[in-house]
Parts: sequence; structure tokens; C-alpha cells
Amino acid sequence: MDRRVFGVETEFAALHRPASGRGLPPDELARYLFRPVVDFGRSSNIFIPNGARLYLDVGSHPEYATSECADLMDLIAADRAGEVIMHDLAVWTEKRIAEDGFDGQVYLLKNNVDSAGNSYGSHENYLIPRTTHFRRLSGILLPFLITRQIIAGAGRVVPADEKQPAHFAFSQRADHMWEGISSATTRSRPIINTRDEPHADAASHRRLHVIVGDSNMSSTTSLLRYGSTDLVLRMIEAGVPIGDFELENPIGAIRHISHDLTGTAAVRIRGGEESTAVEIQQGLLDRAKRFVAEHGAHHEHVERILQLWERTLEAVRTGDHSLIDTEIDWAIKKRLIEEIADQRGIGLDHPRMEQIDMAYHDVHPERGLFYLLRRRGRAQEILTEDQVTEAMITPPQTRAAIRGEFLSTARAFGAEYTVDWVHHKLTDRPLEALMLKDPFATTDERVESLLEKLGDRNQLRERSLQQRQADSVSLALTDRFEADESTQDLVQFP
Ligand SMILES: Nc1ncnc2c1ncn2[C@@H]1O[C@H](COP(=O)(O)OP(=O)(O)OP(=O)(O)O)[C@@H](O)[C@H]1O
Ligand SMILES: [Mg+2]
Repeated sequence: MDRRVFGVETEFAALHRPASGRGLPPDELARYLFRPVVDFGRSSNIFIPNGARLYLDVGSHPEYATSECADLMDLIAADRAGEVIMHDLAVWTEKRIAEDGFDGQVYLLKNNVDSAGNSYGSHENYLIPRTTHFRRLSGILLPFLITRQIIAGAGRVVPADEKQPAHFAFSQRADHMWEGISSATTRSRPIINTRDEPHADAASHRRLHVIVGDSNMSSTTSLLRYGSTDLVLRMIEAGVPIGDFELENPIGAIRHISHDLTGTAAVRIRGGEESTAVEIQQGLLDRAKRFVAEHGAHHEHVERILQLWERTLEAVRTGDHSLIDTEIDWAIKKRLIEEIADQRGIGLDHPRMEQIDMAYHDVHPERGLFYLLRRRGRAQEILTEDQVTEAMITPPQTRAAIRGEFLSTARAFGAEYTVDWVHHKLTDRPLEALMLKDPFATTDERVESLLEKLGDRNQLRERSLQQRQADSVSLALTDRFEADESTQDLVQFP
């Protein structure tokens, strides 16, 4: 596929820590957090003006699903925008619960595990052609994803148990995966989920749902994670020979690999041979380099992705993690953990270490350790603040742009509406519900003419960034348009 649509869904862990005693239970905390969301969209499951979806998942996990992005940098900016939105909601909640007599702090963590054994997802979505042979796809993609943790894992301090001492692992999520491929998401937690909801023309496309990834804090790691996966998918789609890496025991392998920082833990390939995570990744990288040399780079970051991929494998192979310890989450985190262990003379089994691990994923811009490291030049950044601010309010150039325009216009005219990834409906015109199956479309005449029926759109004024920043819990939860004063009396607000 020449162009692809990507989206990422992040489940956040939320917790309240009062000065003493127990914090608010998760459902109550979630209700506070989502009050501004409900105020904006009258539901705890809404689409917002930048085209993204914000909702409370089962178990009261706040989730942010980015809109469909056709560009990797848009995707990474949209993902970061989700962190900022969650932080905004946490700040509001802290104030609000203080008024209601609860002291303490509200934490929102973009991570994948907690000490109670819960796991939070970071799900990737890739648009792929329906013609992709699924057996071939999974034969290549599964070993790639199982070993991808060594280049894109978020790193984890693993506490001691009866089998092993405390140690550092590549991945947060690896120990929580139960199956290679299946259609269930919660019961069995597969690496690739085959539930067939394309949010596109089902005759021509599928939405590949990958649920094995760690939540990344580092944007350079995100670039490598999505960029390498896209390259592997391109090779599969092009039908080039890639080699046979299919693993005998995928779930055994993913755990085994996560806990071996040398990248040399042996895993058995179907058919009997043994290989290692580094070898499998190197094989795929070499193939990808050849593919790019033959077919050309399909976007401007391809070279950077290949170089970072290569350097990360070299770092694992040589054990010289300084090669990547400002760019790859697990290595950035590991360096911090080791420094603290040295300075304080404590081991990885010290309870403080697990807290530091969690604090790395705190989305609070001052308190969060990833952001702190970034301020100190210990983590590279590829996004500018302006890009993130833009991603809070502006949909990317995909179908999300139509969704954003639709809901913002309907809101400005006070019209009741419902939207999801595909559907657009004005509640009082149910027969005119519109389906947009092409995720690449950025305009749609039917939507335009439906919106024309609401009133004179020339009378809508785009609000400035300053206006939007001034009156909001979160910039992302502000309206894009307002009706001109001269038309105010023509417009019925709900
Ligand atoms: N045609 C498409 N191809 C790839 N990704 C898509 C497409 N349409 C939408 N997406 C992305 O898929 C994600 C869907 O997120 P959402 O959380 O709604 O879905 P889900 O995980 O399938 O459902 P749920 O979380 O309710 O179980 C979003 O990030 C969105 O941008
Ligand atoms: Mg989801």
C-alpha cells in the first residue's frame, strides 16, 4: 500500500494518592476525571474536535484513541496530545476533589502494568489491503512483533519472585500476552487481534489490530516502533521473500526474550532451528534495507528509522546501551534506574525502584520522570511544542478532518449530532446519516451539503488559539467555531 492509515489507542492508569488513608476508588476517580468530557459531549464516550475518541473503558480506564493519521509524525503528535489531555483532566480533578474535601494528588500514568497485576493497553491500528494473505502476514508479523520489544519496549523493573531475582526487562506488556492471534481482546489477550472491524470499505481493506505494544513515552522510540512495523507490512504487501522466522512457541518466546537483555536468549523456529531476538530483528532489518534500496523511501523518515533500528540492535548485541540511551525508552529508563541504584546504594529489589519505573510514565509535565529527563537533555524529542498544541485541536489530513469539521459545525449551530469513525448523523435528520468508508478522504460533498442545511456557515467565526486556551479545562475540549453575534438569535443552542 502506498499510503496507510494508522491510529493508536492508549489506556491510562489513574490513581489518587491522598496525604493519608486510601484514595478514591477507580470508578469514582474516573467519574471525576471525565466530568469535563461529559460536560463537553454529554457522554463518557465522545469524539472531540481533533477527530480523536476519548472514553472510559470497562474497569474505568480512561482511553484516548488518536484519529486516523496518514503520516507518522501526525500519529506521534496525536499520541502525545493524548498525554496532555489526560494531564489537563488530572489537574482539573485535583482541584475539584479538593473542593469536595479530598486532598492529595491525582496521577495519570501512560504505562502498561501496575503492582496489582493489571495491564493497560497500547493498541496499534494499521490499514492493510484485504488481499493480504493472513497466514503469510501472521507468519512474518508475529515473529517481528514478538522480538520488536528489544527495539521499542518501554523497559520494566521486574520484582523478585520465587523463580527469579529482581531484574530489568525490555517490555512491560510481554508477560501479559496469552496468545498469538485471536479475535478476543480481554479474555485471552492476543498479540494480533483478528476482530474484523475495518472502519473502511470491508471489500478492499482490513484494520490490523496489534495489541502487544508497550506504551512509549519517547517520540524517537515511537517513530521506530510504528515506522519499522509499517516497513515490515510494506514488504509483506509487496510479496517479497522475507525468510522464515515463524516461532514454535510465540508466547513462551515473547516472555523469554523480554527477560534477557543480551538479546541472545534462544527461541525455537518452527522446523527445529534456534535463533535469537537480535538475529530475527537483524534479518528483518537487512531485508527492509534491501527493500528500501530497491523501491525507494516512501516517506522522509525512512532513513532515520533504518539507522535507529540498526543502532538499537547493535546496542543490544554489544551491550553498549549508551548508543541509544537517549532515544529508546527501555534504555533511557534503565540508565536512570542504574544511576539511582548507584547513588543510593540500593538494588533493583528495593521498592523505590518500582516507583521510579512508574514515575517514568507519569504524564505530569513537571513530575513525570521521562519529561524531566528530556528537559535535562537525556531524552531526545522529535516533536515541537507547537506540533503538540496543533494536534490537540486540529485533525490530521484524513477522514478525521471531515469528522472534526462536521462535529464542530454542528456544535456551533447547536445541532444534535452523533459521530463515530465512519458515521456522521444529525439526530433530527436520521435519514441523512452518512457513512464515510474512505479513511483517506479529506472532504465529502454529502457532508458539506448536510452542514449547509444547518445555516450560513460564513457566519461562523473560527476562534483563536488564545480564546480557546482561555476558557477550558483542556484545549482539546474547546469549540472551534462560534456563531457571529449578528446571527446569535438565529441559532438555537440546546
Ligand atoms: N480504517 C482504519 N484503519 C486503521 N486504523 C483506523 C481506521 N479507522 C480508524 N482507525 C483507528 O483505529 C482506532 C480505533 O480505536 P477504538 O478504540 O475506537 O477501536 P477498538 O479498539 O476497535 O474498539 P474498542 O476500544 O471500543 O474495543 C483509532 O485509533 C482510529 O484512529
Ligand atoms: Mg479502543
